[in-house]
Amino acid sequence: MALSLLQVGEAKERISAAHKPISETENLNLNQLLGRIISRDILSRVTQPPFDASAMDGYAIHERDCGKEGISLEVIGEVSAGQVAGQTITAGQALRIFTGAPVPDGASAVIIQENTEQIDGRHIRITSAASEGANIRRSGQDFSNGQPLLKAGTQLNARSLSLAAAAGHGTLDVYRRPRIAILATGNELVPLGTLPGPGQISASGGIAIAALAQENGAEIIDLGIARDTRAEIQDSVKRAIAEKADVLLTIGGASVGDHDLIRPVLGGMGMELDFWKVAMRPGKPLMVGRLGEMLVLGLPGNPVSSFVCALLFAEPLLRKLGHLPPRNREASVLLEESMPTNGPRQHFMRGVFTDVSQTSVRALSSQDSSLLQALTQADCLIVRPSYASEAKAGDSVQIIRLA
Ligand SMILES: Nc1nc2c(c(=O)[nH]1)N[C@H]1C(S)=C(S)[C@@H](COP(=O)(O)OP(=O)(O)OC[C@H]3O[C@@H](n4cnc5c(N)ncnc54)[C@H](O)[C@@H]3O)O[C@H]1N2
Ligand code: MOO
Repeated sequence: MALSLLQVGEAKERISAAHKPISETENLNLNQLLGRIISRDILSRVTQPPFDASAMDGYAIHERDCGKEGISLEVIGEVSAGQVAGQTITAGQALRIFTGAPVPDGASAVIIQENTEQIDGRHIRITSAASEGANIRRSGQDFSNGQPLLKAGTQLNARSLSLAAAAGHGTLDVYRRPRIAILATGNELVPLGTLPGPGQISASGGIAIAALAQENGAEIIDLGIARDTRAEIQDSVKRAIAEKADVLLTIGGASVGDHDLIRPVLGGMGMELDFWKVAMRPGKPLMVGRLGEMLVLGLPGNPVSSFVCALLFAEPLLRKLGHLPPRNREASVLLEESMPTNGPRQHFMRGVFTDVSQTSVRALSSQDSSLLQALTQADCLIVRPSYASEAKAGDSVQIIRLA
């Protein structure tokens, strides 16, 4: 009976309410940390720059020679990046200096070499005056030792990784990623890349679920394909438990047929069923339960159904477990073409944008839950509420963006 099905919003809330972000952490090298979430505040271990440094190639000069043009100065030595000058500058003197080198004692500015001319081997003339402080990067200008730089909960990106490195860190503490075991079930399934024989089909659904899970920060445990036997499904579930999966995502065998064994097998292993069947299309037979510490999401077999269920339910769950901010895929746009009334199940229809600014959509003509080409072409899912009346061209509709 359609009315007894759980509504999509309630199903989402029940999954979310039952799960907390993972608190375990691990310490990893910076080059393994792109996209990861730091578990505590990062303080700097150094002052940056650690010394007053030259920002240019030129000459370090004394305060009294700043603002002057046409004067000649004696060059008393040279310092490049990685060295420390032994000399102290006095008025009338200059020290040849290169970008990144520490500014010598007594110097108040660096004059760029383009604003000087060589008189002889030991003397230069200033052709355009330098103001006091010019071209000197002051010690601590970026940050100082002990300063908080990144807050716990920050997702590391290219820039923050560089900041952490400059602050003296080679490793950081991050939350461990959620571990997601993916199991395809069905006698008809053949592994990816194998051409199907009579009655067979590629187990194509799992790769989409794995990719989506990875996009959402998960670590994948690929359990491969189990045939529709209690023993094979049980063995695969035991592997998921042994590998400490946080979530087991099964694909197929979720419906009511004689070969749909996921629910009975997991039930026999002690799974507490939270709910089974949601008022949605595609994806009605979705099942959610808990087996010990492991959450189980039983996705329907049709590849569009499994993907839509993963997008709606697994994505927010994985992001919550992994401390990632929720991803808002929802938008409101205009319909380009009318749409018929909808039945009892909320319908997530594959749609495409009809203008470059992505403000209007139309549904693709083929909406069967086995059609991967249409799913791949789609830009969004157009959300049609349960029992929606006909929608007309120009009406506003809710969508879920796929990209
Ligand atoms: N009598 C009823 N029959 C069905 C109902 C129903 O309410 N009453 N629901 C239908 C709906 S809706 C769906 S969705 C499917 C889902 O059923 P299952 O989860 O049991 O899926 P299977 O029967 O195992 O497979 C369905 C379909 O998908 C193919 N498949 C399975 N796994 C994969 C995979 N990993 N990659 C690609 N394709 C896969 C499978 O070969 C089937 O063609 O049930 C309806 N039936
Ligand atoms: O809900 Mo099924 O997922 O329509 O194909």
